[in-house]
Amino acid sequence: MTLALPLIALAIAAELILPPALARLATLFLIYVTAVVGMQIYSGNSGIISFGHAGFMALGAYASALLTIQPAVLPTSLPALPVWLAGIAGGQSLLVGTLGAMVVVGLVAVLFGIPLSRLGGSAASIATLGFLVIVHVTLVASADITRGSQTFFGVPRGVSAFVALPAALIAVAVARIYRGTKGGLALRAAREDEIAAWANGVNVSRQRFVAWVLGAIVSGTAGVLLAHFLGAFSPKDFHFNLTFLLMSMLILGGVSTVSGAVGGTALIVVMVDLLRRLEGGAEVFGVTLPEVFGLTDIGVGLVILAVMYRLRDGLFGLREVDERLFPEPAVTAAFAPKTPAPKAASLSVQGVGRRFAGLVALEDVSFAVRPGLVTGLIGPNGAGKSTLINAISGVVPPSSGKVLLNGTDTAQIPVHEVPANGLGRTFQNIRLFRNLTVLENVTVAADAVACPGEDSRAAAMAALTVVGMQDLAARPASSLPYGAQRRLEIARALALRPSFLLLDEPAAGMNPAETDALIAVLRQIRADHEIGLLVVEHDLKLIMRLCDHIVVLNKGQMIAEGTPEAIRANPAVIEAYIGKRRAAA
Ligand SMILES: Nc1ncnc2c1ncn2[C@@H]1O[C@H](COP(=O)(O)OP(=O)(O)OP(=O)(O)O)[C@@H](O)[C@H]1O
Repeated sequence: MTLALPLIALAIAAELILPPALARLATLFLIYVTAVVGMQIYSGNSGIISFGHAGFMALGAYASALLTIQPAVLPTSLPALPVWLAGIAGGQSLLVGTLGAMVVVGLVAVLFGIPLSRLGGSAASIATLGFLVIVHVTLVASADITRGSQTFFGVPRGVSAFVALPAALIAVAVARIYRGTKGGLALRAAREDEIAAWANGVNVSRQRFVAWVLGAIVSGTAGVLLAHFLGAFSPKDFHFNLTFLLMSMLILGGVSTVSGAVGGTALIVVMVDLLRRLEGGAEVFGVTLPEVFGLTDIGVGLVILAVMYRLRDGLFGLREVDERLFPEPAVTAAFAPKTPAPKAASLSVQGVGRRFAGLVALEDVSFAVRPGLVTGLIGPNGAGKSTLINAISGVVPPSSGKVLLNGTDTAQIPVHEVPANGLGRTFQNIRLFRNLTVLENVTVAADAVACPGEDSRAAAMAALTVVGMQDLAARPASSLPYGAQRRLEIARALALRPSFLLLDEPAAGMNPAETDALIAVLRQIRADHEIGLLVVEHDLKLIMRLCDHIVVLNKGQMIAEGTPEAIRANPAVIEAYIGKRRAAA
């Protein structure tokens, strides 16, 4: 609503008050809003900068233009139109043109999205650039259908502010709703940390695919509007210049939010209009300014540089305007009944080995983690502890042997399905979704295992309460002190309702008070939920205080397992691990 009102007011002003030139500018602004919001749906939520959305605009423009072109100009404009197209081309309404274009754009987005969604970061960005180039070359090469690089004319003009407004409003609503959905939140989590997202039950590829197709259809619709606004265009109108313009709008406002997309578009449209007037030389307050070639592009470039220098997340930052104006009411925790994990829960490591090129990081390691007990995993630096945790959670599949989690071989299922099979984990180097709130961090995990109709936020709040962080729910995760960040990772893993929880150095970097609090929390978790804990730690005092059973690794091999007392007295352990420490002391 916060974004809709200014758009509605502008459209009314354009239709009723503004002079024709400004009314056209307002209409163009509404078209650009639709295009940039389409781009934001993909780039903002996935964090992957897209060069491809102008390509979808081109496809939308040409598809609709072909369907709606005036029949009288069809024979002169496209004399060599293939027979299969001649039957449907020309004379259709704008609505039919738009729907047809959405189908075409949607199909192309699906086809290209299947390989693209497997890519992240700069690889995906480059792939979208490739997409733009492919679309451009195809349009130029398909002269029978598109008139090649020549101007496509005869497209009925009929896009005024009142026609562009509904599209812009729908685009903003779709983007805003998508951002808050389970899929939108999951994708924003993956934007922050892809590995942590997979490990918390997010199918990152699928979420990228959904955002790509949705954003493509929205941007494609903007292409339709632009075609019917201009009436005549060629492939170069949808190439690098338009891409640069759309990107500057999104980046200036802030790629993370829909507010940023709309605000950035407004600023660039105004700025470009002013600079264009000055470019050819002008008289300002009696001073005659010279003609400056390229002033518009240089001006836009400089403004983006200045904003990025001061505000990395753009003018509108990371939170939507309405989220700032109307903070959400506090969420009440909904605790799941204290049902102990089924006694049948089992986690067994069977002959696991892992090689990295020539290096043997793990060799033939076998042991079981028992439900309701705390198992410690210790060993000197480089012993293979983190590799083992990664192998158990499916992040790094074993080269030999297997890990059976409640009867399922974790290497045989996708990583994001491991949590739903009963396993949560934390990471040695904290992997939070830093720019999401504390509650959002945990909700991502709760969503992954929620039953239909269940309130994931309430379940997430319950997990936060277990680690004593319920009062920090609205804080960005990045603003938390170190110890709290570690506890947040535990809460996030707990929200997966695991039967086993793997904690990779949970006390690293904590002071003694924080460590004591952590031990209390872990004991509580074990007592309340009968979860089996596997804890990797260098802090041997913590291990001896907390664990019921200890497994010792050295140079990738398991050299001992037993009770804390037995481990303390084990000569092989003293030799390999404790002895070295004493010697050093
Ligand atoms: N992705 C990788 N590529 C190559 N070598 C790796 C990789 N991951 C781990 N290793 C190597 O495997 C061995 C075991 O590493 P790992 O991190 O599992 O040990 P660790 O017991 O967790 O050590 P620390 O206590 O220092 O964290 C080390 O020699 C490490 O260099």
